[in-house]
Amino acid sequence: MAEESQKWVLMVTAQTPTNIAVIKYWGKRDETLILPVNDSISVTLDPEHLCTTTTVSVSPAFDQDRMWLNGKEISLSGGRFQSCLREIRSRATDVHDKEKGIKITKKDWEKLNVHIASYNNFPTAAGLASSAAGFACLVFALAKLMNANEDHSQLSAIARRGSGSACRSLYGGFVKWIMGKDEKGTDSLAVQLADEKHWDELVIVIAVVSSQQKETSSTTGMRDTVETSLLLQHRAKEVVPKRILKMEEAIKNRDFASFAQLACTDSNQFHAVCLDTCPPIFYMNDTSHRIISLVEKWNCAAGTPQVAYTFDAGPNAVLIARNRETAALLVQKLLFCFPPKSDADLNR
Ligand SMILES: Nc1ncnc2c1ncn2[C@@H]1O[C@H](COP(=O)(O)OP(=O)(O)OP(=O)(O)O)[C@@H](O)[C@H]1O
Ligand SMILES: C[C@@](O)(CCOP(=O)(O)OP(=O)(O)O)CC(=O)O
Repeated sequence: MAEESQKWVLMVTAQTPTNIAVIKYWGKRDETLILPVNDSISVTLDPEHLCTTTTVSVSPAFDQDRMWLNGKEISLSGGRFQSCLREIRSRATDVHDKEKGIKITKKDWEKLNVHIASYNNFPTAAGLASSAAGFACLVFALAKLMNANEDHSQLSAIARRGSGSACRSLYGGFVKWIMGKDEKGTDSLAVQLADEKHWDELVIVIAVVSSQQKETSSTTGMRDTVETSLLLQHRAKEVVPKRILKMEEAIKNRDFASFAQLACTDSNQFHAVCLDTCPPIFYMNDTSHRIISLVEKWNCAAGTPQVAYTFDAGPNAVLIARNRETAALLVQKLLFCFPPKSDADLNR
């Protein structure tokens, strides 16, 4: 390692988009390892839009690991951050930056501390999967910094330890999180089903109904569901396995009618499972329900689905339009049904 007195800093910046599940992950069979009760499938958003940007740096001058989220220091002492840091550190290899004259050996990484600065360009903890983009970006950036030569699927298994849905953000396009069988979780990882070019006429519109932090976090919510909902057991064993196969087929064939039907039904079942939880969890609100009605009526009148909807652990609608023309019509309809206040800035 370069002399301790040399106060060098080595830095890596990464950007990772968030992902939205079209077949939902809800429920863990192992809380610590974050192992799910069913497979899930998601679509990764365009990194230009909803994304996390994380800069990780290392220097002998840093006396402890520290992290800032959206400009505010947060604690790294939680088990999830610690698991990700530990797993990546254990895979660190030698780094040699010739330009800066920095040499770090595998052994050095055990003693060196990192500083992490991360920004989400969208509301944090509001049901828009900030933890997914956040942990995927953190793991990816650390892996680059520490020269951990793992492939994306192996990195996805580490990101999973930060937040389950994060494992799906390591890839673009359509991604499947395979629940795996191993009790240690070695086979619970993400694989890409199709890349971002495969079905690029789809347009995703996110209707932010509320950017408030939700009352029940996904982690707490799904814990309560696992403990109390019989419907979840039926969903995980009987419904999702068949639905996953159908969804994979719909994606492969770019079959929008099947895709939309499966995505909407799965979102509705996820929220039904939340209602079946004791005490019940209400993530959607009246506005969410009005958006569902609007889409359902439109799809019915058109004779074939034009738009799919899906809602995560919050009231915000993720609307997937079959093409750009449909997306333009969708925005028109949304503005008509939910007119903005007269002083709203529509250019933002
Ligand atoms: N950029 C980031 N880097 C690292 N961790 C992050 C980042 N953004 C969010 N997180 C972590 O994720 C937590 C929020 O996750 P939570 O599951 O509550 O909300 P969400 O991911 O926005 O919503 P959901 O997963 O239900 O769609 C934050 O408290 C923080 O610990
Ligand atoms: C509704 C969901 O968005 C739930 C996401 O849950 P998280 O991945 O945030 O939960 P933890 O693993 O406890 O961190 C559905 C999904 O993304 O599949």
